Amino acid sequence: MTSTSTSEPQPVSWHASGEWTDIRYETTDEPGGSIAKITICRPEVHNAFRPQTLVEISHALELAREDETVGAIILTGEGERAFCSGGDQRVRGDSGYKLDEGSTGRFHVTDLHVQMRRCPKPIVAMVAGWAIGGGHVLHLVCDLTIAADNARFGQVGPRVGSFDGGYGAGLLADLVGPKKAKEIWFLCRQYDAAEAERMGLVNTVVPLAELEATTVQWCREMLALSPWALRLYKLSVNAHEDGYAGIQQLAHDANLLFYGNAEAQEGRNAFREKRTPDFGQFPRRP
Ligand SMILES: CC(C)(COP(=O)(O)OP(=O)(O)OC[C@H]1O[C@@H](n2cnc3c(N)ncnc32)[C@H](O)[C@@H]1OP(=O)(O)O)[C@@H](O)C(=O)NCCC(=O)NCCSC(=O)c1cc(O)c2ccccc2c1O
Repeated sequence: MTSTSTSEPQPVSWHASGEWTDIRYETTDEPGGSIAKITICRPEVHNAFRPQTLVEISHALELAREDETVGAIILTGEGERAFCSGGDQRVRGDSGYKLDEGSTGRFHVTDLHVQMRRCPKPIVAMVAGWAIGGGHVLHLVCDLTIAADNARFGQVGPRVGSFDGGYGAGLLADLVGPKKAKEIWFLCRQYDAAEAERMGLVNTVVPLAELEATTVQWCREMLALSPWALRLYKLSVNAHEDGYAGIQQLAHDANLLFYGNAEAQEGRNAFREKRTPDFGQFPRRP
């Protein structure tokens, strides 16, 4: 177990909002910014996700992104037995997971992974119990993972007729190395929290009773830091990993910053005032 924080964890009070069937969306209200928590509430299936669950997580993530008070987002599962056990096998059709009986199957999780990568705020997986299959990939896509000592990680795809060759392959190989990643996928073993920490799969492991306090403490430490610096760092890492899509997001954030600059504003103002822009007043920085 590792920790760099010396201060005692402060109690947290959550405020739930929204109408949901599969998740809960909560925020804290504290000085210095708030934390959003998205909880998958399907403990009867170890928090397996069906399409409705993913639609709701996506909506909640958008709320957290748009809320300018929110500085960090926690993704977790209800109860102590599971973070998430992946796709709900009961609604797995012959061409993906089905929103309802009559619908055509598809993979709603594809778009959610991209949305999580694009979210400019840190997302922290808070894992107790099982993080299996698509649930394991969900924690991989989060920026940080705090695990309880009862957490168990693994991929089951090849055992149940599936695989994730997207982030579930690439990010895993980057984290633990290609040989270990192939072992995880080829053998479908389960790994306890200590082994996951040794592999670099999680950031820290804490006693189950301290899971939420530690996760909140990590979020509070990020809330005290520069939001722009955190944002641009996340996008910089993604720019390397996500190719053109990652570069585009980082570049557009550079544009966002440039819009706040007098040089960019001179161009806009000159157009509005129907005059020639005077860019000569700005230094050509070495
Ligand atoms: C997670 C387990 C290892 C836990 O085992 P344990 O023995 O502790 O618990 P039970 O097996 O008794 O489970 C309790 C209860 O929950 C039900 N349940 C568990 N997981 C699921 C699930 N994923 N879907 C539906 N139901 C589930 C279980 O049936 C029990 O219910 P009862 O009514 O019988 O009491 C173990 O449960 C396990 O291995 N679960 C299956 C994990 C699994 O198959 N996950 C799906 C993998 S595929 C996937 O997630 C996936 C999703 C995508 O959207 C993709 C998209 C694109 C590419 C790939 C994708 C992908 O691979």
